[in-house]
Amino acid sequence: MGGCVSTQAHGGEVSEHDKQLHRQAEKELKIAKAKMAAQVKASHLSQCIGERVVLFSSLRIIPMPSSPQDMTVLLLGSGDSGKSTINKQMRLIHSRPFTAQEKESFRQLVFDNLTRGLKSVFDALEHLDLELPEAYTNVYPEDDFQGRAGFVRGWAPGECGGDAFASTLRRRGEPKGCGEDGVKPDRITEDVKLIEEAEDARDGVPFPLNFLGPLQRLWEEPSVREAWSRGNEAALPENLQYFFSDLPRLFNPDYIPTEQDIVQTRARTIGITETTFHLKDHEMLMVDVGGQKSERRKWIHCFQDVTSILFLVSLSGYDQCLVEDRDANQMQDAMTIWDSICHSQWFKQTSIILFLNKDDLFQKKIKSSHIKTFFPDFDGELGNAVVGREYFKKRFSRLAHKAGRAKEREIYIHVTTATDTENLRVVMAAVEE
Ligand SMILES: Nc1nc2c(ncn2[C@@H]2O[C@H](COP(=O)(O)OP(=O)(O)OP(=O)(O)O)[C@@H](O)[C@H]2O)c(=O)[nH]1
Ligand SMILES: [Mg+2]
Repeated sequence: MGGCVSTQAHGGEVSEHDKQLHRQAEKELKIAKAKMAAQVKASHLSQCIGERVVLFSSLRIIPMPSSPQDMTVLLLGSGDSGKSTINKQMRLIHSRPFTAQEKESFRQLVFDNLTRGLKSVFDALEHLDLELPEAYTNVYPEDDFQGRAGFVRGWAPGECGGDAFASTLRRRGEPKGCGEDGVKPDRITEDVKLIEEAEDARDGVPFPLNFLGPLQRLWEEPSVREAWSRGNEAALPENLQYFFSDLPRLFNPDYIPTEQDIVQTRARTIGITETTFHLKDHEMLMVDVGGQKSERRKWIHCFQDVTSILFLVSLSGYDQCLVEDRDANQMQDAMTIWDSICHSQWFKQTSIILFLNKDDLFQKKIKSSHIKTFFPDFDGELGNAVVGREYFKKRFSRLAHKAGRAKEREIYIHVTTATDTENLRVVMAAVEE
């Protein structure tokens, strides 16, 4: 397995070294805040997909809630844990649909997630001791004429949304120089180059059709499949399966992202995003921050006047490394931040809610990836999601308890799948009370 095994002591808590690092980080944050307070300037605000994004050239102070019923909810957690997804779901749950312009931004993001996502698989190959072959491996069996024909032409007719759509694709014509069985296997180099040099999708312009075949073929290439199956070792984007399994729909010239497509898109948060929600009898300001290591030093600027913290942890991160650090384990990283937040003086009076998120992915991977490999003190059997969840619940509760939190008030823990709007509707109703 890769290098993301937990470094914790058997059955122990967060290591003393990690604690020290976090104490140091908190100290640095305090100094940074004091420095910035001395040079308060006007905040630089910008509009970004309907939300207020606060850039970090100046100190940002969250306004005090204007009424005692108003609340400020701060989303915290490692990168990729699902914070921004909660924010998107809140829009859907509270009937603030995405505008046409926002949908267009998300449409372009889908193209970005496809091309950059596949590129991140290429980039991970070496680390995984894999390589792309010089020629395509034709994965279509001899008697699958449709599949083989599609492979030759650079698209798979049976998978392209039916005859009507296939005719659009046919206009591209057939590639020259096919091999004996009609296949042009050495096209792999051209295809990889196309993906690696892909430009951003343009406003209102359908995804270029010449990308459909290469994306489809490369995704099916056995070394890419293998890399994907070992994605935990290289922190590959978890939404690739969702988008790659539905490529023809996305390449339809009339494609507009569905709500599910929107919640599945991935863009790491940089800076801070604030969104106000008008709930039944009060307003909620939701503050979303970037969770990757380079973003964390900005967190301190949102620590004032927070009513509640929603702390997101990816349950499926127990066997994964961080995007920004292949030697770190995602779950261990989450525990370290959690420990630090529970200890923090800023949040003595703040209620903390823990979301053990990505339960859908956790349930799938738990069948083949043993928690014990990464957390040696886990004594449940392979494949038991219930026991696995309980184990992590206990680990996080214990850390909160040790920080003296549990005595002052309860820590609420919810198991969530943030991409599931109905699941979130129920959980958020409980949180908002
Ligand atoms: N399958 C599944 N995917 C999820 C879930 N929650 C979030 N995701 C996906 O995980 C990816 C990362 O989610 P984000 O909400 O962007 O993560 P984040 O915590 O905001 O990350 P940073 O902005 O880097 O801190 C997105 O592609 C989401 O669609 C979940 O419960 N299940
Ligand atoms: Mg985010």
